[in-house]
Amino acid sequence: MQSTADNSMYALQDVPGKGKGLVAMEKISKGTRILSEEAVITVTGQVSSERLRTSICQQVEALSQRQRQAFLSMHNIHPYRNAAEQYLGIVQTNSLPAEAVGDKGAIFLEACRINHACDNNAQKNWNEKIKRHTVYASRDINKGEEITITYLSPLKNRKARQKALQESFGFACLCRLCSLPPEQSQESDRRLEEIHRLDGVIDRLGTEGILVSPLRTLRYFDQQVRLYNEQGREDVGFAQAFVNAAQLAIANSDLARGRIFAERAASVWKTTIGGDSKQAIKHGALAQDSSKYELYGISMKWKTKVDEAPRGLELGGFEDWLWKREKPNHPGQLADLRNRATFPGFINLPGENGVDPEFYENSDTGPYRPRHHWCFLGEIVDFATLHHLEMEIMDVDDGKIPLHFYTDGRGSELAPAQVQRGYTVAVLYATRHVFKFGEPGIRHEDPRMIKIFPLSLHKLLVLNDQVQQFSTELDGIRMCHGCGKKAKSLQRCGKCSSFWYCDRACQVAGWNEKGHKVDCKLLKDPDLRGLFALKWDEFDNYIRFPFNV
Ligand SMILES: C[S@@+](CC[C@H](N)C(=O)[O-])C[C@H]1O[C@@H](n2cnc3c(N)ncnc32)[C@H](O)[C@@H]1O
Repeated sequence: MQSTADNSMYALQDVPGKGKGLVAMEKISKGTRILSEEAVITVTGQVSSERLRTSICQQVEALSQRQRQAFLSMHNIHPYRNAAEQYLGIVQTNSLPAEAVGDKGAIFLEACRINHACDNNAQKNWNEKIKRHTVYASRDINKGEEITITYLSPLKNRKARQKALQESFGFACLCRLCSLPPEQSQESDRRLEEIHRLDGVIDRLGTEGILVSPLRTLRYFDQQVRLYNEQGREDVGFAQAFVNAAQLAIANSDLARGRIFAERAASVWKTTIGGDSKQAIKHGALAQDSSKYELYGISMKWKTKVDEAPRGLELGGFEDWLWKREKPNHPGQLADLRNRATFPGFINLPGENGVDPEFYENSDTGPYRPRHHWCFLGEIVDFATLHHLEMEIMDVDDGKIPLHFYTDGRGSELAPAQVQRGYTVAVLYATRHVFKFGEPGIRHEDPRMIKIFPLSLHKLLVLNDQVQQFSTELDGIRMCHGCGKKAKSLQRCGKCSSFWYCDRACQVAGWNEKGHKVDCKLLKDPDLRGLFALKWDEFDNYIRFPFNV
């Protein structure tokens, strides 16, 4: 049969096991508009079935001979006894949305012939601006390949997809995604479920996620984009992840990232639903002037100017900057206690009941496994013992949070001299706990997970900066802590092994003038040295205090 729109890009052909379908007559590149079509019959769910039947009959009567023939040749999964029931069945089997929001549906003589595939190569959309149904190639389509869309939104796991397609359309899908070998199918299901789960988490967080914990929320969008890329899908959900990231960045006054995310959102909208779609136009404009966004500037947390994106970074480095990914340490480098991926503030800790993708990875063989080690650091502001030891802790974001000891000893395992205001607590694998009464905080249960260091958090971070600066060896060269000279033949402090000196005079200068007298004593503690030396980003097994470094 000839295409009713005289579109030579495709033809209506028999497709084994599916009835008719549209098949590409030439190579169709990703982002090409395959069709743009007006409705021939429209229906709304807001009327009685009698009025609906009458309305459809009137519209069918008004069709041209060719249109009516095309309509009557459409698939119908419903039994019928007369013409009115037949028309209704065809409409129910084939109608597509004809409204951005709402339940208006319509028959499009071409678009309604497109069959379903869970790994569809085209994207359908009702374009409210031009009042037409459009279909775009969401990836390159070869000559002779069938054009497919998805009937499901959002895409579910294999079992749920099969169930929904059987119940609503009466067929079992045999697409590439549904025919994957079990292992790959599970992997694909895991990705789709994770995208879906993250959608739920993002919805629940709402504006709180944008304003109170933007970094955590950005991680969710980053994770979704990665999952879409792994799945090889560029669809509406993929575009939405960039939209969300743009809104988050702009609300936090980060115009540099906001512009890039908005550009990416506009570009995905353009390829999937067209440059003249409301979404592509809106996000194109947002990329031009992000400060027009209604939430712009309600937080100043990440303030950047629009042209502040770094130049000259290789692709991976640019993506790390864009998504604010903390870089793991380079091999041989000492730990950076300012790295929020491994030393997060309280707000960025994982919740104890969820599986935060930043901290855990899915495992097919057992429970979720940490992606890396992490340690919460905070300074003791106050403490008291009633039923158990309770501390008030100031974290790296200057937030005050409660730390409650639910160990067997209820905190009595710590010597009183260890528990002092101004000392720093390190809690391994800490999670956010919602206490029945009072503010959220950390519920501490295993004595081997905690260590208190007799120095302030600020001092700990500065000492870590210095150890990184003076202990790190690059091409056999280190820096003298006494005079700052770089050389190969330095001698290390025999007591702490962390600082290096040209000679005795430099060592004396370091000891007396640069505070090493105090630091050396602190650094004798193997747990403190361990904190600096551990490979936090390489998880083999859980670590505990005391460290065995
Ligand atoms: C909207 S119509 C699509 C066009 C239809 N094939 C035709 O000949 O008019 C939907 C119907 O097409 C068939 N169909 C669509 N996708 C299919 C698939 N992946 N496998 C088998 N049948 C499919 C089912 O019978 C479904 O109810």
